[in-house]
Amino acid sequence: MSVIKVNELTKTFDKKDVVKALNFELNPGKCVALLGPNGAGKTTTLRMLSGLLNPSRGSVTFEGMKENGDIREHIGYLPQYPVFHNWMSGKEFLIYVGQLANLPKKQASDQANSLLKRVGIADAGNRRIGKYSGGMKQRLGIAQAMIHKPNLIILDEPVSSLDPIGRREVLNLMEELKEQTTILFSTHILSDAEEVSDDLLLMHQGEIVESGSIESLRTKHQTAKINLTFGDSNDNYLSSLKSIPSVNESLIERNEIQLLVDDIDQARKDILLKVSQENLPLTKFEISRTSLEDLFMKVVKN
Ligand SMILES: Nc1ncnc2c1ncn2[C@@H]1O[C@H](COP(=O)(O)OP(=O)(O)OP(=O)(O)O)[C@@H](O)[C@H]1O
Repeated sequence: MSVIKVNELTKTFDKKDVVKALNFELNPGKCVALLGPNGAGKTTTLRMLSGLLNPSRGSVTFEGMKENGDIREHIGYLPQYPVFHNWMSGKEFLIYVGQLANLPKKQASDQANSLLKRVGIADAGNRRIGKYSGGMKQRLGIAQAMIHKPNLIILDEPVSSLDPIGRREVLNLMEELKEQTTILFSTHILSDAEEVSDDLLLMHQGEIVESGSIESLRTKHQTAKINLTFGDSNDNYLSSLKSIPSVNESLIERNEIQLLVDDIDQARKDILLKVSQENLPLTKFEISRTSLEDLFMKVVKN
């Protein structure tokens, strides 16, 4: 049984579909990254899932949701740019948010204390939010998303505005929380997605172009790759190497020529023959495999 089911979810702004007929389900207890470059449509998607933006078409349903029920009861949401009342203490803020979510004051207060502990800022609970670091504010933001014990928490770019220390704090917290709840978070940084998520939804120009577990995507997209560099400009040699029949694809990335091949032995022979016949000034020859980063870069460049 899935926690959430998205069916043909579409958003049109100014006659342009910025989110295009998405279909996916999230399974309980998973941490899922919605990964895509700027402008891919991540925030628009998450806002529709959170009930903050009406879809132009399609639907979002939660397990156990009554017909015409309010999806906000089932999810907790941390926006990309959360706004806090800096004059409040962290604890006061959580009690206030709890009461907005219809919790009685005593229950809101108990829940605030337990969440402050859970996100690791119990010592700062009575301090004004204005004095919190970026990482502490994000942790408070995650606590507020969990105040009504939702089935799913949705975090929009939870680490992108943080310095390395804050980033580490929040990624560690997400690692802990994913043991207890389902998490969907957006990011444009592949390594953050790889670090904490089980599954990936790769989004580009309003569409989910790849999805699955990190491991399955890694395996599915792994092909042999030969990386080459030359003494002077790599550009001068690309067209010559492209013409080798055993080379499927070629590109220049991170200051090296990368050739994607199926038959590594044949390609090695062909390339070295060409280098020798044309006396090309080869300085590096390395056999490797494509990574998720290669997949991400390929999708993003199209
Ligand atoms: N209210 C709006 N009116 C018109 N266009 C919008 C609106 N909100 C978003 N867009 C457009 O929709 C597209 C997707 O934007 P969205 O913010 O969802 O992308 P994103 O993947 O979250 O990007 P980022 O990582 O930069 O936040 C963009 O082209 C954006 O300009």
